[in-house]
Amino acid sequence: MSEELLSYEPASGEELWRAPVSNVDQEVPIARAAWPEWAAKPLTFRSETLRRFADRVKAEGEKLADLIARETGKPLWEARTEVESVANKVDISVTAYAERTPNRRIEGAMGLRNAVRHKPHGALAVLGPYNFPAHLPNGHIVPALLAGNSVIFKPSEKTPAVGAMLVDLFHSAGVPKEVLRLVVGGPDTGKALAGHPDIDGLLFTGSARTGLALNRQFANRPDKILALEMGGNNPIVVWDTADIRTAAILVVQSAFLSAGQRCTNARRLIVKEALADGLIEQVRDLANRLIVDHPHAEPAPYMGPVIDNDAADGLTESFLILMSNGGQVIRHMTRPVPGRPFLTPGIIDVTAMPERPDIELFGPLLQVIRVESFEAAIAEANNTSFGLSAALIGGSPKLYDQFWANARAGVINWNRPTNGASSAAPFGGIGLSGNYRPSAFYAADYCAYPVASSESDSMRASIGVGLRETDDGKPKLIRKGFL
Ligand SMILES: NC(=O)C1=CN([C@@H]2O[C@H](COP(=O)(O)OP(=O)(O)OC[C@H]3O[C@@H](n4cnc5c(N)ncnc54)[C@H](O)[C@@H]3O)[C@@H](O)[C@H]2O)C=CC1
Ligand SMILES: O=C(O)CCC(=O)N[C@@H](CCC(=O)O)C(=O)O
Repeated sequence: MSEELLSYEPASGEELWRAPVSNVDQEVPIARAAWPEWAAKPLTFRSETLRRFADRVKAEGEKLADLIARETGKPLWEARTEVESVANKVDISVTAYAERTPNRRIEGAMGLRNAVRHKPHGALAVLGPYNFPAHLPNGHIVPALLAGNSVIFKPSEKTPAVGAMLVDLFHSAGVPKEVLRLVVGGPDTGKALAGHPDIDGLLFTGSARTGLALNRQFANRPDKILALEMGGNNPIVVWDTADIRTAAILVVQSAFLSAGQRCTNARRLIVKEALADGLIEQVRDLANRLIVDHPHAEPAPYMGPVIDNDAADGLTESFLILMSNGGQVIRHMTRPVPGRPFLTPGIIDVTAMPERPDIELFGPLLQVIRVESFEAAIAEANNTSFGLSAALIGGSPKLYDQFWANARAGVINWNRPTNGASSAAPFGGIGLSGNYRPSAFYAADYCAYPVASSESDSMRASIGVGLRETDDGKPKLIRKGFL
C-alpha cells in the first residue's frame, strides 16, 4: 500500500481530502519529455489556452473559493478574492511576458543585425505554501507555462486539495496533462523534487527555513534557475499624523488580515513615542472588535483559524516567550475554541526587551516598539535580516522620501498597508525574504532566458589583421575588410 497524504479543515478538524503520495521519479520524466512540444507551439496558442483556464476558474469560482476557505480556514470573502487573483493572473502574465521578455532586433552596419529572443528553461518545479494555496503557486505556474516550460507542481502538504483542483482546472482548459504534473506530498517529496536531476529549475514560495535549505541544495547547480520568495519580519512605522483612527485601521489591516498569515503582514509596529498611547488604544479597540470565526460563518469573520494546532501552539508559545522576556501585554492572544487553532489578535509592547528575536511569527501577533526620532524609526525598521515589505503611515513627502531611500525592503508603501501588493508590479524581498528574483509581474524574468543572436541573410565573414597572402609569393598583410 502506498503512503497517503491527508488534509483536514482547520476550523472543524474534519478530514477533507486524501490521496497517495506521488512518486517524483515517475512524474519528472513525463514533464521533461513534454516541454519541447509545448514550447514549439505559438505563443498565441499558449496564451489562449491559459485564457481558457481563467474562464474555467471564473466558472468554478464559488467551488474553488469554498475549497480554499475549508482547507486554509480563511474567511469565504477572502477566499473569493484569492480566486479573483488566480483568474486575473493570466492577462497580467501575458502583458508581463510581452513587456519583460520582448523579442528585439538591433540593426547594425552593412546589413548585420543582432536579435534578442527568449527560450523556456525546460521542466520547472513549483513548490507552494499553504497561505495562498492557489494564487501564489499560480503566480509561478502561469508565467512558466506561458513561456513554454512544463511544470511539476507540489502544493503544500497542508493544502493539497486546492492544489489538485487548480491542476484539474488547467487540464480541463487544455493544458496537456503531461505539461503540468501534480505531485502530492510533504517536505520529503519536496526535497526529492528539488534534487531531481531532470528539473531545470525550481520556483519556490514558502518559509525562509525551507528557502535556505533549497539555496544550499542548489549551491553547486548554477545551471538550474532558483527563484525564492520567502517570509518577512515587516515593519509599519506610524509618524506625525492627526488621523490616528485611520492609522489604527491601517495597522490592524497590516497585522491581522488573513489571521497574520501573509508574508507581507506587519509584525512590528514602530511608533513615535508622542503618538504611541493614543494609537495603541485605537488599535486595541479595533482588535477587540475583530470577529474570529469559522470561514463560512455569518456575520462574516475578519479572521478564521490559523492553519493548524501546531501553528497555533507555536504562536501562543511565542507570545508567552515575549512576555517572559520583558514584553508588556497590550492585548492577550487567546484560543477561543478549545482544541481548534482559532487565535485572537495578540499585541505586545517589546520596547523594553533587550534582545528582540528576528523571526517571522506567522500569525496574528503584533509587536510594538516606541521610538523618539525618525532616524531611530528607520534603524528599527531595518533591524531585521528579512526585507519584504515596509510601510510609513503619516509623516510628510520629505519623510517618505527619507523612508523610501533608507528602508531595506522590496515593497515600500506610504499611507497604505504593508500587504495587498499588486500583481501588476514586481513582488519580492531582499535579505532572508528572497534571492533577488521578484515574482508577480517580474516572474516572466525567471521563466525564460534571453538568447542573443548575430544574424545576416547571406554569409558574412571578415578576417581582420595578420593574414599572409601566398599566391604571388610575397607576404602581404590585409588589415581589414570583407573578403
Ligand atoms: N514572499 C512570498 O511571496 C511569500 C512567502 N510566504 C512564506 O511562506 C511561509 C508559509 O508557508 P509554508 O507552507 O509554511 O512554507 P514551508 O516552507 O513550510 O513550505 C513551502 C513548501 O516547501 C515544501 N518543503 C518544506 N520543506 C522542504 C524541504 N526541505 N525541501 C523541499 N521542499 C520543502 C513544503 O512541502 C511546501 O510545499 C511563511 O514563512 C510565509 O512568509 C508565503 C507566501 C508568500
Ligand atoms: O503575487 C502577486 O501576484 C502579488 C503579491 C501578493 O499577492 N502579495 C500578497 C501576499 C502574499 C502572501 O503573503 O503570501 C500581499 O501583499 O498581500
